[in-house]
This record gives sequence, C-alpha cells and structure tokens, in this order.
Amino acid sequence: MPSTVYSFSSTTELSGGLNAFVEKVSREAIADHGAVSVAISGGSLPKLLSKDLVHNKNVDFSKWHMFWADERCVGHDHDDSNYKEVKKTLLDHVPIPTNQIHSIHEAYAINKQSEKAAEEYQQQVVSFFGGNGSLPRFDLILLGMGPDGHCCSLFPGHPLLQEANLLVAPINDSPKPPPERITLTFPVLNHAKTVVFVTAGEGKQDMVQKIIEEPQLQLPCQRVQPNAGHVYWFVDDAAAGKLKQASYGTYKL
Ligand SMILES: O=C1O[C@H](COP(=O)(O)O)[C@@H](O)[C@H](O)[C@H]1O
Repeated sequence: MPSTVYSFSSTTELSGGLNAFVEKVSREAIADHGAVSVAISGGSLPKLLSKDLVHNKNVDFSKWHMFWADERCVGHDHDDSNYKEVKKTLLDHVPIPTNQIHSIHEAYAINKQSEKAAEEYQQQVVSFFGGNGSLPRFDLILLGMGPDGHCCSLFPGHPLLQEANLLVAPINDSPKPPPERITLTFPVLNHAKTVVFVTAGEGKQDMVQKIIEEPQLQLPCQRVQPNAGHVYWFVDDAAAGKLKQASYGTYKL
C-alpha cells in the first residue's frame, strides 16, 4: 500500500500534527494491549517530535516503552548520541518509567564494540516482546530520512539492506560518522504496526520527491513497507516542495 504523506505549512504546524497523531496511536495501543512500544531514531526528529508532545497531558507516558531505531557507538553524554538527543528533548520532560527506557549498553558503545552492543540490544528487544521466535511488532517506529535516503543506520547500497536474520545489526562502516553504530533491520521495520517518517526543510525536498514518486529506486526509506502496517510521512511544505500535488494531502484529525 502506498504511504500517506501529510504536509504542513511550517515545522511548528508539523510538530502540532505529529503530536496529535502520536496521541492517537498511543491511545489506541493502550486500549488494545495496555502499553505502547515506540522506537525512535536520532537526527532532527527528536526535536520536531517533542516540541508539543512534552506538553500533551492526554498521552499516558507511564505506558510507553522506548527503544532506539538506531544508535551510534558513543557514550550517552556524547553529542553524537541519539539517546542524548531524545533524553534532552523528550525523556527529561515526560514520565516514562526508567525501566521502560531501553538504551544501548553504554560500555559496549563507548568501546565501539558494535557487535556486542547489537547483540545485547537485540536481547533487550526480545526480552520485551517475548522470545517465541516471532518478530517484534512495534506499535510505533519514528524515523528520520537522511539526504541520501537512508533511515535508521541503513544506508544506500550497504550489505545490511539484505540482513534477514538479525533484529538488531552492527555496522562499522557507516558512511555518515560515527562509523560504528547499531540499527534495527528491515525485518523489524517491516513488521511494525505504524511507521512515521518525519523530515523538514528544503535540503530534503529532492530526496522526498524521489522516495515518494520514484519507488523503483529502492532506497532504504522506500524499503520500509510493513506487511501488516502503514507508513506515514510528516513533512513541512519546504521538504514537500518538489512533490506533485496529487502525492500528498493535509493531515486533519
Ligand atoms: O545518522 C542519522 O541520520 C538520520 C537522519 O538524520 P537527519 O538529521 O537528517 O534528520 C537519523 O534518522 C538517524 O537516526 C541517525 O543516526
């Protein structure tokens, strides 16, 4: 099924729409199974997500379980840390219980032991979802889009795009620094209930156009196609600047 694209006149409007959408996903997940499993990536996303969400009293954050869609092998207080950015923008302001925040093993990350970090993180994912052999099904995966079309730490042309067994994979040659990282893999992304890409700014408009209107390119973001879920794009008008009008609509609750 094609993804749904919502474009907003500004990043302020985008954050407002995303806030309303996340509130709805959270409410539905809690009504269905009493908890919300969320995976989030880094970059520009955490700030766009958190602007209004941190003030939203209709979201029951006590039921949230936070995971990272990808993480860099650095300490939690390093400026490259996706954990640090999410902590600063979101976790420091909302009441998610600390034992429901699933971050990368810091010692492995500091020592750039990406294989061990990925293995340990996969174990955290399996422990939460249950290790009965079935794939984890996240309620919500929030992703950014790199200007080259990457998502998580899944880069164009990289062998990790073919990874079919691991849930969490190490990478030691990320073309975007730092080179050592861990990432959720496509089997996990494509088993999620809801995946939301969030991207803004004119610098992203060429890639947004390619991803939405040229599916044959098979860029990493285009390979996110949950088999029983849906992909949404939340973009501002600057990022949507090269899309045909027919490719997007305006989000209304
Ligand atoms: O390296 C990364 O980049 C992407 C995109 O970041 P953005 O700043 O262009 O939004 C991000 O989604 C990913 O988590 C991160 O590790």
